[in-house]
Amino acid sequence: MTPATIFALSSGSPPAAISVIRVSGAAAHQAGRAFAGDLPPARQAAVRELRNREGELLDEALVLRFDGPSSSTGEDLVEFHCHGGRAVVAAVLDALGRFEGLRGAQPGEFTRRAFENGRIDLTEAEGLADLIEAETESQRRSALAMAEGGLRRQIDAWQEALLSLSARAEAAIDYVEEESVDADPQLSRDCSALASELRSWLLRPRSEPLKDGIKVVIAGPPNTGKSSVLNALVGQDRAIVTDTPGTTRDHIDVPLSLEGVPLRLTDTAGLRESDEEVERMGVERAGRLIAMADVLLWLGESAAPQHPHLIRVHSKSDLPGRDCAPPDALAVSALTGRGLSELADAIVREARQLLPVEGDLALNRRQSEAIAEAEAGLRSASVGDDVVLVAEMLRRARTAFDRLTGRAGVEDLLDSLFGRFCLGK
Ligand SMILES: Nc1nc2c(ncn2[C@@H]2O[C@H](COP(=O)(O)OP(=O)(O)OP(=O)(O)O)[C@@H](O)[C@H]2O)c(=O)[nH]1
Ligand SMILES: [K+]
Ligand SMILES: [Mg+2]
Repeated sequence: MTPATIFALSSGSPPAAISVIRVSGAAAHQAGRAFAGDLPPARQAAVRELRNREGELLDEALVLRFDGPSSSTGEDLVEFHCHGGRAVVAAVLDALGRFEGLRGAQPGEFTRRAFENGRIDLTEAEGLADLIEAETESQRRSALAMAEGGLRRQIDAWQEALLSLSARAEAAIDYVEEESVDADPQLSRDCSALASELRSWLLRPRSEPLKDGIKVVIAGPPNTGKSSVLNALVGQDRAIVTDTPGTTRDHIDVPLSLEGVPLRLTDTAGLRESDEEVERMGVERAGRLIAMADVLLWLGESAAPQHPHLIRVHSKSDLPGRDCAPPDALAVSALTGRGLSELADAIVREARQLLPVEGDLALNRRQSEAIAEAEAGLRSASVGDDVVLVAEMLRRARTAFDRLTGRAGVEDLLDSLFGRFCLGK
């Protein structure tokens, strides 16, 4: 069954100077002709009068025609660049809906068709979703590299290398028709080399921190000035400050960008034993937040928890006797502002270590898991001494790559991925 021909407003909501309405599918050209009189040659723009079935003039629009499979969706496609008034857009969409075989598109349906017709792979679709959601320059650059096929090309190269390894293993099986065949030591070494290359990709920072922000958690005993430090860093009174120990109960989460580094600053309840239930729950929650912290700001003189990205803060350094910080701590005063810019610098320095290097492709969790599975297959293949098993392990690695690009076994995740797109994309 041919899929329905779909249409949607693909530009922002009216009123706007111009609104782009797209129609994609087998009936797109026929509907376009009926609507615009005739269509220009493929990939050439022409001005046309748009009329509904009753012959009533709806708008004068720039019309573009694309022929499948060389269109963004892989199907026949028509674009109408209309005047962007609310009534114009409503009338054009209404008229399109009256054509036989046409229906309004679901969010992300154009991109889904591009994927299903092989115009883009899953990593490019993920990049496009991220690109639309990108709010910072580094998010935009990272998403664009993915959407442009940066990872797809890398995966193609890996798949090719893997196929030739598989071919060598299969050839060895065919060659000797015995029960078990010893693996070729050179094949083992080549499997191991490819596994190591995949490992080096897995050791890179992932893409999520770029999207969600680096989790910076402020923690320590009660009344050490944690909430005051949060407010000072954010430049706003976001957390309640009083001289009563145990003021902060529920944690407070504030997004913050320092030097273009996306952060999520979290203030937590002061850590102490408490008989009071709400405070105790806050303290438990603080413990969990500390465990999940990417960067930990520790206030207080007591021993800090072990953490790979720990910043010790000697707070209230304006008070008599607190002028000098211990050598491993930063002297900070939320009251006078002393040490705040040094603290911000230290946070940025730690956070940068957890963010993808500019220009490097960063993998998301799904992509990392698939690559880890391919790596595991290759590792087993490299130590396997029976070539039949080696061939099987290499097949497992290939399947993992197929899942990575969306060629196999991904039906369950398509709805959630394409659901992230807006209508008309
Ligand atoms: N002099 C001085 N007082 C400060 C400074 N920072 C905080 N304080 C005071 O210390 C007290 C506690 O500050 P908070 O920011 O509420 O401390 P906290 O660690 O969040 O406290 P809990 O949430 O109760 O654990 C308040 O009376 C603040 O005014 C500072 O830099 N200098
Ligand atoms: K307090
Ligand atoms: Mg507090």
